[in-house]
Amino acid sequence: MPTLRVRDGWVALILSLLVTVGLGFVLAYTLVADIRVNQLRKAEYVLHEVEKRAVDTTIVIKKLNALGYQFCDQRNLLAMRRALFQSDHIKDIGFFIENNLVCTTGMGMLETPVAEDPPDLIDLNGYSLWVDRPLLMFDMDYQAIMVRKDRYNVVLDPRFISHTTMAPFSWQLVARMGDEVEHVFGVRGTFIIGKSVPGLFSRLGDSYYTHCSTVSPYCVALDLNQLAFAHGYGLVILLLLLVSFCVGGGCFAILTYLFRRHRSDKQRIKRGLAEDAFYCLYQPIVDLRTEQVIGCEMLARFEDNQGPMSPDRFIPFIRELDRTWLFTRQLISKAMDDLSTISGVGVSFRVSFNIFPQDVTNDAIAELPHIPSLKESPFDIVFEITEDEYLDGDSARRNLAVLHQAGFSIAIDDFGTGYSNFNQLKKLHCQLLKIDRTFVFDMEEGSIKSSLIKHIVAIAHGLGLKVVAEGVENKMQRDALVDLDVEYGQGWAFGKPMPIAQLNQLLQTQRNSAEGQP
Ligand SMILES: Nc1nc2c(ncn2[C@@H]2O[C@@H]3COP(=O)(O)O[C@H]4[C@@H](O)[C@H](n5cnc6c(=O)[nH]c(N)nc65)O[C@@H]4COP(=O)(O)O[C@H]3[C@H]2O)c(=O)[nH]1
Repeated sequence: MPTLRVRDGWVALILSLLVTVGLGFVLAYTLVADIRVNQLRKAEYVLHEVEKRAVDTTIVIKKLNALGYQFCDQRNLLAMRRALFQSDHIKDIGFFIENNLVCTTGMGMLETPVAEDPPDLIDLNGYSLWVDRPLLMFDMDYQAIMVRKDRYNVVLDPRFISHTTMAPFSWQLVARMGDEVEHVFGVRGTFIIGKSVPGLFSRLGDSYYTHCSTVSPYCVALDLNQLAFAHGYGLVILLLLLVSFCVGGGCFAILTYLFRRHRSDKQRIKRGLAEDAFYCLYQPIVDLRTEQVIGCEMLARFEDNQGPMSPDRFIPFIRELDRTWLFTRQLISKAMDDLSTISGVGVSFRVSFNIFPQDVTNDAIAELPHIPSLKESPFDIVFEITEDEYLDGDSARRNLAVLHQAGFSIAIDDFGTGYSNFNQLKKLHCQLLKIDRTFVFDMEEGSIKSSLIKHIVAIAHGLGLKVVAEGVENKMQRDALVDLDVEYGQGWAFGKPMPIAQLNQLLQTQRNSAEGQP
């Protein structure tokens, strides 16, 4: 299986983002194209319907006028009703005498003739048009387009109009003569009358979308103000889709990246263990009163060709890989080799190692007294164990007792951060208690956490334990800890984790100053 590297994660991230953006654009383009196609279809439909009505209207009105009736008698009404019956789009036909409507196919002869308002527009062929006209003879809600020439008028079936206006955009009709626009009328009551030149539509503004057929004398101008809503929705939907795409894609990419990085880091650690690539640094531990180095804690480090990785990151992998004991063994062995170069320190020089709690319970640590470099070590060897509920069991107690009998010391690490159980403290044969650095960090601010230090010290002393404070970074903290009777300290105030050679040098300097040498 190919090895995954962090770089692969970045490539995956960038590729996923590119694909996401690309898909977003394709989606956007498709949506816009789809809206355009729909507009065109709608325009074709409206044009077709207008054409049918125009033809119907012209034929009916022409035919009736040609009959030459002067009055509204039964014969005239019969002719009007026959014409209505033959027509598909006309709802009603009326007959006029001097601008007064005197009879209609629906109502017959009117008792009181109805005077007509001036038309909304008259086209070049002499047809008058009333647009969106409320028809009093039906009921108030009934509106229609009325077309009249000479004595007859027709009322167009409004179902087409309402059907059309129910669509997301309204429409307008434009009558043309050749290339010239003669008039425009629309069902929304907006109409422009008069002779106009091509370019009319641009005069209407960009918000009009026009569609003219070569076979029809009519054009339709679709109101893009209405269409803008459709566009608006489209855009909102598009944006939402785009955003969700990006967020989804981004999350996917980031998860892929994290997953790959996780796998890649895990592989690095696996390799590191197989190749014994971890190394040791040593952080001095001092007597807080004298500030003399009385020991050190071994801290593991890892670095490979991809760079360093901090313990907070690699320790969980070691647990996950279930290689805790292998790791501890490797590091103890390296540290004991390193420490063999230290000279001039007594048997009380304390060397601490971190032990995983699971290795305490699974009997792995029972091997420690049999490791020659530890058994024959000239130092006071301390095993630091983080408090854990694991340690409540009998096997933990038994194994720690074995270490104690073998002459090793036991320290409870990071006290106060996890499973703090005083009964456990009593039973674990420990001699040292390490207060977690988070208690010390806040000392200057007098935080609640730091105020607990004195209680921890009291309990530890009550159990006969010595106390080590971790994370001492400055003199103020050191002084305060001395006042609280804390015996030992560890932290940047006395030295960061360092290679063995540097620790040796520090010890040498300390010896020289004790002997009064420069
Ligand atoms: N900010 C600040 N930090 C300070 C100061 N003084 C010491 N430290 C850091 O505090 C940590 C102390 O080690 P720990 O509590 O045992 O906590 C250790 C320990 O639990 C674990 N660890 C490190 N090496 C080993 C190992 O060899 N075996 C096991 N089992 N765990 C290890 O990783 C943890 C973190 O180790 P490191 O990153 O080396 O972090 C170290 C050290 O660098 C200070 O003044 N200020």
